[in-house]
Amino acid sequence: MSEVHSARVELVDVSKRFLTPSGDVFTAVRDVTFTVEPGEFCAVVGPTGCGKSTTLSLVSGLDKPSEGTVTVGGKPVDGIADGVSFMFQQDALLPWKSVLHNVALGPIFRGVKKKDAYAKARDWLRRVGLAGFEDRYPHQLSGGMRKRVAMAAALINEPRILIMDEPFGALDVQTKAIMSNELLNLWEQVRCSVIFITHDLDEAVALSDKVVVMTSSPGAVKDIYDIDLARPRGDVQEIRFQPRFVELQRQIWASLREEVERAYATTAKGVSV
Ligand SMILES: Nc1ncnc2c1ncn2[C@@H]1O[C@H](COP(=O)(O)OP(=O)(O)OP(=O)(O)O)[C@@H](O)[C@H]1O
Repeated sequence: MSEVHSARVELVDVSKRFLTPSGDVFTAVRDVTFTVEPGEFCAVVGPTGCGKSTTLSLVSGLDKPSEGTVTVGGKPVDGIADGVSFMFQQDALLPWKSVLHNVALGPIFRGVKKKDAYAKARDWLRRVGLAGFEDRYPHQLSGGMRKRVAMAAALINEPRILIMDEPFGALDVQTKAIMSNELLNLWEQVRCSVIFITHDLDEAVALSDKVVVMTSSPGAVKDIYDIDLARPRGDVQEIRFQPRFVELQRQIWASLREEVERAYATTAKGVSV
């Protein structure tokens, strides 16, 4: 496994405002401050619409903060940062390209010779358990297999940061658990910094070193929890029975629940957010 240089991510007093179609200013995130240390796995949880994806878009350089600073590896983010890979709920695979081509695309795009890129892609497909599936097309794979391809396509780029926005949100419970184990196994080898958005608190606790709880809209950092469960974590289904897991899950849920209820009450009243 080639060495990966993970990066520190730092958000300081970050706010993001949007102009709504009616011309009003809408604050999506407010005064967000948190740090992801190099090689740390950080989950961000919060009620729907609280600004989690907006926060990620500021880290990835897809968007700019209205106030505050976002730095990656000590440098302010200005445009799409180098060394950032993404995984979303929707697979970003090209349907007309084979699995091998999909995984090799990143290195080819960065100027690696095709022969070397394909060799590397074969190696990554083997690591995610898809040796023998190189010539298949995305529509010929199961949802879990497509996630493995997406994981290989993200990690082949040796990212300093891996940004994951509900990557397993569309999977059934069993496949999700398998993919979570696969992710942890690969990440424990490459150790890039990870920012992982999820609505599933169990998933957040099972995977992460740190869980950031955001408030209901406008999203601010409510609490940050260190997850002091030993690594390697082992099976994410098994870890849920550990007393420390249960304790952490309860504490964080108490914090998150208030925000989920607040967000629900706001939307139920018909208040536009
Ligand atoms: N480009 C935009 N223009 C105007 N408002 C936006 C824009 N992007 C996001 N928003 C608003 O900002 C708020 C936060 O959105 P965001 O997608 O970041 O939330 P989220 O926490 O990721 O939500 P979910 O959990 O449902 O995916 C929402 O109210 C959304 O409508």
